[in-house]
This record gives sequence, C-alpha cells and structure tokens, in this order.
Amino acid sequence: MNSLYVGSEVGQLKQVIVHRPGTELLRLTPETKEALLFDDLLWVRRAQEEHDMFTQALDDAGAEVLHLDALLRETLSEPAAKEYVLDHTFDERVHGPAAVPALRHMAESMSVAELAELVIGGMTKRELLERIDEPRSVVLHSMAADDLVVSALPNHLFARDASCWVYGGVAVSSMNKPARMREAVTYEAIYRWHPRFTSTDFSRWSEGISDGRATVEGGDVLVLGNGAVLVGMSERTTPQGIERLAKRLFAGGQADRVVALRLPVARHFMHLDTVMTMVDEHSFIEYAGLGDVASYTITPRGLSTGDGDPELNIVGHEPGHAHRAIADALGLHGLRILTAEQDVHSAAREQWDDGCNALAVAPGVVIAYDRTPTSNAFLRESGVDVIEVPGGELGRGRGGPRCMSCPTLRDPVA
Ligand SMILES: NC(=[NH2+])NCCC[C@H](N)C(=O)O
Repeated sequence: MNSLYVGSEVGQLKQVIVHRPGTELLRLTPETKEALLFDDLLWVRRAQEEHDMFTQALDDAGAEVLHLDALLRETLSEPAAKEYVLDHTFDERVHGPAAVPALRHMAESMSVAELAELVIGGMTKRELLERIDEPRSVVLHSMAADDLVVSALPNHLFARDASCWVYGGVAVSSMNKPARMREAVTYEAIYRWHPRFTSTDFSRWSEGISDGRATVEGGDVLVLGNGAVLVGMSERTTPQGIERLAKRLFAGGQADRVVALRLPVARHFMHLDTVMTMVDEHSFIEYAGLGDVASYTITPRGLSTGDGDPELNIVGHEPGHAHRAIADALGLHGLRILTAEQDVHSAAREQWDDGCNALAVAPGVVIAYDRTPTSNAFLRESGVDVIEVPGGELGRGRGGPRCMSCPTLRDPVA
C-alpha cells in the first residue's frame, strides 16, 4: 500500500489535513459573509480554541495531523510552486493589467510565511500600501482603503472540500462557488511540490483548476470501501463532474462502482456529508428530511477496470432505491440507517448544526459536535462511540468534523 491511501470512509484514520482558522476569518463582515458562504461571523479566538480541541481529538484517536498552512509554507520555498501560486493569485481579470506587475513584485519579496498568510488571509488596500506605493491602476484607485485587494479564503477551514483522497489517488476539486475556487490552488501546489507528496507515488483523479463547470467537491464524495464510491449530486457537484470522476477512477483501476445520489439543490443539503455520513462498515447516519432520492449506479463497461479510456455503464434507480443501490455496491444484504427519532423542527435544527456530519476515526467511533445532543445520544444508543468536540463557533460556518478534515491515509475495511 502507498503511504497515501484512503481505503474507506471508516477504517482507522492515520493521517489527515486540517486548517486552523486564522486571519481569513477576521475578513468576514456582515456585508461579506454571505458571498463568503458563512451564515454568521465567528468569534475567531474561540473558534481557534475549539479547533485545537478537534485536532487534539484526532491526535488522541491515533491520526497524524497535518496543518494546511504549514504545508503551504513548506511548499512555497520551492520556486516553481511559488511561481504557480503567484500566477493563480494575481490575475489581470481580477486586479487589472496595471496593478498585477506591482502586486507580484511585492509578493515575490515576501517571506514564505508572509506569502502563505497573504494567500489564505488575503490583503486589504491599506495593508498593501504599508508595503508599497500605490501603483497607478484604475482598479486600485477605485477601491476603498479597507477593501480586499486579495480575497481571503475562510472556507479553507473545511479542508474536506477542495481536495479528496479516494483509494490511491487524489482529486483536487473543481470548486463550484467563486469564493472557494482559489482553495484548489493551495492543494494543487502542495500535492505537486511539497516533499511529503513528491516523495511518494499516487494517482490523480482531477486537477483543480475550476471555471465553475463539471464541479465536484470533497464533501460529496464518500469512499465506501472495496472499490466502491458514493457521490452526492448536489448544489456543488454536477452530474458532468461525477461522470468525469468515475472515468478517471475506472481508468486508474482503483474503483469499479460509483453510486450517485441526486440531492435536493438547497443550501442545507449543500454536500452529501451534510445529510449522510458513514459510521461503520454498514451503517450510515441519515437526515430524516432527506426523503427518497433518485440514484444511479455507474460501472465501467466491460469486465475490467484500468483500461485507458473506459466507457461508462449507467443504471438509473427510481427514488426509494438508493439504499439498495449502495448496499449492492458494497456487496451487503442491507444497510443500517441511523436516523434519530425527534420532531421535525429539532431534526432540522440538528442537521443544520451538522449533526449528520460525523467523522469516523475507526469503525464505530466518530467525532461529532457537542451542539447536536439528540443525534449524539441516538448514535450512542445504537452502539456508536461518540467523541464530542465543541462546535459553538466552528458550527456557524455550516461544516462539522467531517468537513473540517481531509484524510490522506486511512485503513481499508475488511
Ligand atoms: N463538506 C461540507 N459539508 N462542507 C461544508 C462547507 C461549508 C462552507 N461554508 C460552504 O458553504 O462551502
């Protein structure tokens, strides 16, 4: 097995990338939060403390925790990586041709730590002018002092979405929302140039340069195990993106069944993992309000995978047959679906607070927010070991423990 391999959704978690919230969260204001995909402003210091407890729980569970900002700093000391990141941070279509050379020049003279901070935390015009004289540019001239010249990436907190490891390879996501597109650049640079990744072999399921078409985000991708993958067709992940991912996985010979679930397109269902996550080899937490959804099973045409450019064999299932389709993909007689008994309003509130977004750290052991007590108590009654972490602040970004983690090494299940 490679040193980077995610063999399942629930096997022992061994290594994971996370991102501790920083300056980028301080860029959220009542005016900008919506475009930045947050429902509220976070109290950043408390969010950091909560995040530290989350990483402690991961460490206690036996996972090596890698920090995205440290990986980015280490990556940026490689000249080609720096060049790549600068090329994708400063763009004539965003900053205008008059400002780009001066902005690049400023960034080139920064230390790797400053540059990583610029890339994730962004920079206002006022901060820029502390470093250089204002270049003649219509774009800059027409900006107010506290406008962001370089936008911030507050959703890096949700490390899951911009890249996801599936068996022996990684898909850097083609992100759906403009506020998140540049997150893929961070991961692309890390996977291409960081010594931890260049020193080992892995496959690529997609390169993450997005124009908003054929998008796939990691929150929609569940590694079921034994060559099966479950993908949500959601607000963020398109059918085109799923077909492309299936082709790459089949061509790489690492998966031979993809089940796609058609989710309602709505903010609270933004990713599959907001309504459905796996807790052990045959059990899933599922939101009561999900209802019967249509599904598809995609397999490579012909018998073997790993043949260059496989064609797709697609079978559609009527609403109500999704569990059957997943069980078949897993080779099981049936699934255990865990849906807490609670009134409709309380179920909706706990789902909004990421009660369905648990992160398995081993079969039957999950990390969940403390703010969803009914869901957690129900999981415990069902025999699941629940490790609670505080989510009072973190939960306001609409992402839970699974969203905040990007596993890079996880055991398969038997
Ligand atoms: N895998 C997830 N459910 N991620 C949640 C991402 C939340 C983030 N604020 C967004 O709207 O994009």
